[in-house]
Amino acid sequence: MSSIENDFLKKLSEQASSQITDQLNTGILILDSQFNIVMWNRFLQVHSDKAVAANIGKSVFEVFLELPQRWLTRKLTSVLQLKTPNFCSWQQRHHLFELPHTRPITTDSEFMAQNCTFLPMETDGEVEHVCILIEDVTDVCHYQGQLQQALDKLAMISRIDGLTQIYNRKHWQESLAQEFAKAKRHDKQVSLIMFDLDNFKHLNDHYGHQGGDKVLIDVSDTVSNLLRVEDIFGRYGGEEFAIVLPETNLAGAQELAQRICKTLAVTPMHYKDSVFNISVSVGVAELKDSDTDYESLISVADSALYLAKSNGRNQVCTELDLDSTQQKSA
Ligand SMILES: Nc1nc2c(ncn2[C@@H]2O[C@H](COP(=O)(O)OP(=O)(O)OP(=O)(O)O)[C@@H](O)[C@H]2O)c(=O)[nH]1
Repeated sequence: MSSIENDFLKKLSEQASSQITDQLNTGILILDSQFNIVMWNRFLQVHSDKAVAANIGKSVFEVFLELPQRWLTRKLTSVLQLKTPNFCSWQQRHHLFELPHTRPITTDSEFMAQNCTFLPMETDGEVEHVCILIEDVTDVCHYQGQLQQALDKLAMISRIDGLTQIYNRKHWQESLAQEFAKAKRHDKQVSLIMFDLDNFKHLNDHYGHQGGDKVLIDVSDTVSNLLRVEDIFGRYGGEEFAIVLPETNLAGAQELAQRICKTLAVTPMHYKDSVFNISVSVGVAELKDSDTDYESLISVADSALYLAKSNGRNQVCTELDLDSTQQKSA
């Protein structure tokens, strides 16, 4: 091939790569080993609104003041020294360059989310330049955020009882299992309150199922307001509720149980034009060294609850009352 043909092909190749580079929907920025700008493509010019010519030869940190200088210097230095590419995803850093995004969607940030790739550029066996590729991933970031929100909502829904908006039995029981294991491992106290509405069937018969539902909602709200944030309140079954009380002994749990019982007895319930009172029977149990599983805690609290029912309802019984009843009948 003649030297004229050679020069022609070289020129054609340079022009072709420059045209392609300018058509790309990815930012290209080339720096020398001192991190001075050697070139950037049209994408970066359009999005940064900075003219190329005026900035060639300047330090990248002088032109893009927003860049995290220490972090990026370390990253670029390692690319130059190790001669291997490096990467920074939008999940690690939402963006490096403050380029406004142009998507017709609302996002949390006014700037374009970016995946940045750092490439060592080899000339004659030496790496003296580094190329930064800036990929616009604003859409990915936006849809990923929406997906995460939907997943969080689903996870929440799967834990919540649809009627009362407190924890459902499955989640409540899982939480009890966790608290039981924690208390055993760290030798901590944990107590359990279970309560059941009295004569709820009569109430349902009188006010209808919707009236009953309204009472279940109002009872849940009233009790929720009496609890600490650490307490785990759930709907155990139809009109039966349960509360796990971490780091609480029997006396503390009994005090709260009395407060719940008395508060509900004096809180008027409203349904349509009717105002009426309800009551609950409550059972209380505390974790003992001999308990090998959390089910035994439920079983003792449940037995105490049924003792409260058989003793006349609208009252609190604890595992101590169970013991004295057993002693009397022995
Ligand atoms: N409205 C409504 N009623 C429910 C729900 N779940 C269970 N029930 C009703 O709760 C009533 C429970 O009745 P029982 O188990 O006989 O208990 P009770 O009438 O409360 O009597 P004691 O517990 O002995 O005081 C039944 O009529 C169930 O149909 C619910 O989600 N909504």
